[in-house]
Amino acid sequence: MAAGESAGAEARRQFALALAHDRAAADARAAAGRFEIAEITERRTARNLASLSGVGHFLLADRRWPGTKHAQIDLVVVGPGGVFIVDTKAWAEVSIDGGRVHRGEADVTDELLALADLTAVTQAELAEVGLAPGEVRPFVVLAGRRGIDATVQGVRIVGEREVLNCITAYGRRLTDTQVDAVLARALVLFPQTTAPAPVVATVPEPVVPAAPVPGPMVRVGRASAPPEVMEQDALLSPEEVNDALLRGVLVSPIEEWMSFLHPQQAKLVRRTFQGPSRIRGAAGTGKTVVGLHRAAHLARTTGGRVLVTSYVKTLPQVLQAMLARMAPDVVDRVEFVGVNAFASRLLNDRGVDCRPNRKGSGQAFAAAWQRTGVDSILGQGPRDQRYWDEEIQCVLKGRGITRFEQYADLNRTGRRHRLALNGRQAVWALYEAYEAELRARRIHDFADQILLAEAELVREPLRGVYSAVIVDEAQDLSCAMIRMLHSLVGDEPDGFTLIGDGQQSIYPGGYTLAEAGLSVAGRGVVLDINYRNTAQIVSFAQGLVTGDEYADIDGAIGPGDVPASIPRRGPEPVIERGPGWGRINAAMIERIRTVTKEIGTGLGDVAVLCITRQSASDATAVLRRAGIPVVDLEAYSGTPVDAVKVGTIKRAKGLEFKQVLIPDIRQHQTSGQPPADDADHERWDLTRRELYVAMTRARDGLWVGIRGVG
Ligand SMILES: Nc1ncnc2c1ncn2[C@@H]1O[C@H](COP(=O)(O)OP(=O)(O)OP(=O)(O)O)[C@@H](O)[C@H]1O
Repeated sequence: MAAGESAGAEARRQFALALAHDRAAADARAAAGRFEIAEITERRTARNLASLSGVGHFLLADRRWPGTKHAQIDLVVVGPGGVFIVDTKAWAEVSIDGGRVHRGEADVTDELLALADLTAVTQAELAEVGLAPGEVRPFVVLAGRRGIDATVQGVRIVGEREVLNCITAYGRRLTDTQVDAVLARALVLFPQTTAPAPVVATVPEPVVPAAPVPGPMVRVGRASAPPEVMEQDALLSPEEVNDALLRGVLVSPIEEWMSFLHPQQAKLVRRTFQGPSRIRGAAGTGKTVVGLHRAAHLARTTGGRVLVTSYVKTLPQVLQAMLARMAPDVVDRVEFVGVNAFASRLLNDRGVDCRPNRKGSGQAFAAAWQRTGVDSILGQGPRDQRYWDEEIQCVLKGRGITRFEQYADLNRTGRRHRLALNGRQAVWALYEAYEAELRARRIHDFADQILLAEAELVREPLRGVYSAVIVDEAQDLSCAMIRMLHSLVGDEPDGFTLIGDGQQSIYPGGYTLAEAGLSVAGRGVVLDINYRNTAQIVSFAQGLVTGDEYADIDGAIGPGDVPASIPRRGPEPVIERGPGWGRINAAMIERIRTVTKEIGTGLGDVAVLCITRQSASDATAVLRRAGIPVVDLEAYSGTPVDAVKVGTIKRAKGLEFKQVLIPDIRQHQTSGQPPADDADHERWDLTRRELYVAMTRARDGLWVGIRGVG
């Protein structure tokens, strides 16, 4: 080695080491700068939100990000408004457009994903104590910014001035006890931060350059220059803080189930099913509540549209009104529509001619019956023409059967009367005649509407429009309806959820899931706590249907589900017996006057539910004559009205009222002895299930009028 060579190598080594230390120092300065900015911005957010502690919120600052050693989450707010995970960002030149966030030219949307993931983890953890997933909300606060309020990737991005108002606007959604339960869990989930990550002062031994290092040493500037994002003064004045808090107090409270559930329900809301699923349970066990929360959850997590549908056309409107109060952030992405209205809209959109005409199709059937049925073995038997009309509507058209071979050995689920081959041939002749009458009159019936929509969806599928379909009261739909709805999402994970209770099926005929081409094997859940009724009402209603069996959509025949627990207690239901209407009507009026004197029960909390339309219009007339305001249940859309609701039991499906009166029961419908004829037996079963539905609509009190006893 030549003289001076080793000194030169050592000099280059020392330069390289110095450079490495410089880089480490620059990194540390940059980090310090970021912490400095964060300290300022986080302090400002905390100052803006500090007043929340005066209205029952707890502010957990600088907590550890679950699952990490050193990462921190700026602020977790737990209080009556729910849980808010707040991250403050000192982002300059932010623009939010088309669901993306940009800082200058750079797309930083993905930086929100970590916060969205943390929200999912928090939702899962807090579901263990019953908190509904929608009550955990991620917020990014843009330091020094104002006038911003947008939601991206499920994360709400707001300006510093907006954050307090946004949080107080949620009002009071949790009770003090619920806040305590959530807080206890949150303190464990978000522990205190430990010591910050140590500064690494060691630099690796550099590989010494063979030649001298050219140029001067790299200089690194201070990273903590005052951020330009702080140019606006975004702190709130004391008056603005007061206004925000006051607005929060004035938000009307929501019902408890909208934010807090049983842990079993809360977990079910978030559960992922790898295919179609089914939620079952006796009346009042919170199936619809879970369905609504699930609709909101899926709308949030998939970012797509969710369809909530049911057979009863007014029920979706009522559910929509509930969701609007429970989860206003997603209500525009959850579509509520009756199943026939859905089909009608689809056919209209596609320009398919379909004119369902109830009266016209009734006349078409009557003509076909005269021509083909009345003199056949159908007309000679004890069953009336209505039974055969139902056979065509529910058994044949409900399935979309078009060839006799399909019908010849069909298992007619839900129909008690056995039909031999010659009977089926006679039905088929009647069916052909009926279809010919419809075509000749150029009209359709409502089953055609579904079958046409189903065919249209086969021709041109509507895949990708909905990320999930939730069917409430699924037992009421026909096989073709289920197939049509299933085709919208197929077997996608969490795509198709059926909710229902076979005990409440009140239409003739039925279907099995296997026939509809879908399976929920391993994806069925049963709910078993009755939240709606008092134990006295449940026991009265169950007494009626004890021993009755029904055919379930899973193919089994058996008794109904029974709730494992019924926490609420109340007075015994009242029975008024009379030989005719006079005494029952007088007692009905008296009952309404008595219950509406109770504190907290207004006319709008009372429903008179009847088996037939005729009884409903008679009851309406009786109440009006007595000066009691009445509203037709057909017109009820979930908006409160100060009038007694009167309608058929069919229209009351899925709904509930504090007080229910059922004035048109006949003695034989409540007796334990079914009629000998199997078709009469089937109708008797249906009526009893209908009465069971009506009775289980009552939250606090039930009154029944039974005619036929002297
Ligand atoms: N976790 C809960 N806490 C308090 N109330 C609840 C809870 N879950 C449901 N409820 C209430 O119980 C009642 C019945 O709920 P829901 O309508 O969802 O039952 P369901 O099983 O769909 O009934 P049905 O089959 O009879 O229509 C509603 O008043 C609902 O608000």
